[in-house]
Amino acid sequence: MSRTGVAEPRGVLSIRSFRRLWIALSLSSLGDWLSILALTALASAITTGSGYQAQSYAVGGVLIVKMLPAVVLGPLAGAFADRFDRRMTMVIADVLRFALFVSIPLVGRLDWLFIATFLIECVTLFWIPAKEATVPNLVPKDRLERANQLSLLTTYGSAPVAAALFSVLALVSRAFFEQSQQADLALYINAVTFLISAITIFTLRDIPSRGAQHVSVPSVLKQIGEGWRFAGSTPLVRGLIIGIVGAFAAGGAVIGIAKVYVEALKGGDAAYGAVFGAVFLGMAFGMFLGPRMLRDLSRRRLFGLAIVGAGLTLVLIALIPNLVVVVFLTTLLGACAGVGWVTGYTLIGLEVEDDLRGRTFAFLQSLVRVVLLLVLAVVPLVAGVIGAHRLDIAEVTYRFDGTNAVLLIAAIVAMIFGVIAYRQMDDRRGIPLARDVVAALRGVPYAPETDSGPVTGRGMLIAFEGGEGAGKTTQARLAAIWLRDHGYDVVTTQEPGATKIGMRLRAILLDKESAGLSSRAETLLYAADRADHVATVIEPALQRGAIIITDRYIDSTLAYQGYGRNLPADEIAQINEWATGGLVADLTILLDVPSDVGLGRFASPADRIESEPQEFHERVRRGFRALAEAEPQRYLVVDARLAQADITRQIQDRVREILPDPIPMGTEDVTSTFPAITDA
Ligand SMILES: Nc1ncnc2c1ncn2[C@@H]1O[C@H](COP(=O)(O)OP(=O)(O)O)[C@@H](O)[C@H]1O
Ligand SMILES: Cc1cn([C@H]2C[C@H](O)[C@@H](COP(=O)(O)OP(=O)(O)O)O2)c(=O)[nH]c1=O
Repeated sequence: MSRTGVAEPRGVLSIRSFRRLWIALSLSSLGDWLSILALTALASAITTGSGYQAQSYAVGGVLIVKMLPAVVLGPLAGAFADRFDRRMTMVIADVLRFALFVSIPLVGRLDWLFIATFLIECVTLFWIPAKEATVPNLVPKDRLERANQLSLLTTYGSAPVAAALFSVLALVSRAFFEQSQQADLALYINAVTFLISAITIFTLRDIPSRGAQHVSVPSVLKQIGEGWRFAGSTPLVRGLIIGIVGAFAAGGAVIGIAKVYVEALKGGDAAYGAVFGAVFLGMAFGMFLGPRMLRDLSRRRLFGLAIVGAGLTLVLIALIPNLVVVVFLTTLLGACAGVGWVTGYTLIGLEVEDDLRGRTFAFLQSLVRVVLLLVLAVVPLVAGVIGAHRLDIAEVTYRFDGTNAVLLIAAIVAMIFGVIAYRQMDDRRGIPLARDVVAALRGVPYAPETDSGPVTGRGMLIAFEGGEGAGKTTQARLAAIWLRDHGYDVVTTQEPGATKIGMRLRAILLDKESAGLSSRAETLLYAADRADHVATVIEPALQRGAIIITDRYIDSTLAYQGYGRNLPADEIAQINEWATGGLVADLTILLDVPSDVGLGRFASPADRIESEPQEFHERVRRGFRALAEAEPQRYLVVDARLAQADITRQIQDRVREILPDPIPMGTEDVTSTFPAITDA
């Protein structure tokens, strides 16, 4: 995997047509965030004087109406969007959004506000797939990832800008208008962003009207149903999902209640904008600083901690009714959310296999939408039912409303889900969290000594496979030296013959005197050697948290005895699964070499197997390649005819991707002061 594509951040914006689309996207995102603030503020203004409950319902209603179309009509619009001219779809959608936004303050009624908001969201459903499908047409493939990152950054980056803008507009309009009209200015400006976006896209003549690729959008509910089936299978994904749902449920409650809460704290629209902006400011801090400050803490632990932290902050927000304190705490809340988001995102990227990653993201997106919708629907109901209360304690009147209750419930939900996620994902069981955190803040990873060495969780098994003379022994040794240099506990081993019993089996297997050994007996003897190897060498080292590098493992049997000796592969696989207790290598590095080249590296055939005819070794090579093709995510296939150093580099690049997290950064400085024993 090349990392060079990421090195030039401004690369994609130098593409003129993409730059224009990006401007349009930025404006639309800005408008979208602005509209959330302006519409909720307007709904609240229209219902001022109709009582606390009516106000909660009105604000909640706006948010529900905004979410509903995506959940209910999303797939339908996705299917339709592909049939129309993309550029015109985007232009018309933007013009319609402009007109609808202008109409809201002009009509100035709550029912029209709801209807128009609903229609705007329906129109947006056509705009988004058209935009998504257009990006690959404007950006070359190698810069597509960069372009998508930029789009994402813009979508969320425009939120704090919108919040700031909203606050300023609120202050300005307070000077000129009466209260019920204060949100109007924001809505007009918002409408104009869509008009500019429409004009920008209209001038983009190089958008092809329709593309070859179909953007299919499966139904939200179907995605969720399917998602559960695979998500339940690993504790990591399970933990991530529980944590993210908890975080979004709490986040939804905060969004749904923010306007009413700020009002209860005697804050106006400007304060509302400030609270909203504080969340995003905090998020930016959290995303940027959190992982740097806690670099040495396990990401899995950090994720759960961040959510529990958000819950605790929310408790304070619910109980301290002071606007300044609330803005400050909201920044902290955002920071926790930012840390959680970035660690969760990285964990999915690093620890979820390639073919599951796309589905995990899609599943999460659908789930989050539904959760948000449910929460937004329930929040105003709960707040409304509880209503407004005053507690008179001595001389002090303490106000405790439905809003406080909702925030408190959200805080508890976040904490419970955070703890469950933490438990599911914890990769440092038995190590006290407090010590772990203190050590991480000091930059020294905490590793308690025990009888069997430091406990760092489950280790990792890397197998080197390939035919005779492929260079397995050479590369395995180099990889071990490299990893030890980086401070890892590494065990190098090989098959057959890594244990005392194994040595005796090896003698039987490779002795030319054993000519006539039946293929099945041979298979069982290799399996016996492997069973002993796993039980006495590999498993204990794995328990200790070491990285085990083995020269040959199960694949050798599948290739040599399965393909070479023509025995049924599934039966061999079963026998070996039993022998190893189902232990599979985390990564298998296949050094692929034509059999004549490999055998040519030795002066003469040394043992019984090497003496087999060339066809046998060619079948073995085909066997290895077939195994690697069947499970590409677990293999690295390297052309073993390359120079040793090139092979080493490819191996290091791949191994680096799967190293346990966090990489003990400090260790490099320590070990590099010792003279490393490297290969001549
Ligand atoms: N990339 C390479 N190019 C050429 N010769 C190599 C390469 N890698 C290893 N060799 C040589 O090939 C021989 C077999 O290497 P070895 O690592 O013992 O292979 P294996 O363990 O796969 O049988 C050794 O003499 C080694 O020096
Ligand atoms: C582990 C294993 C090895 N073998 C064969 C392959 C090798 O020819 C031999 C192991 O000998 P070895 O000298 O360790 O091979 P190399 O240096 O090529 O790694 O045993 C099998 O046939 N089945 C197996 O399961």
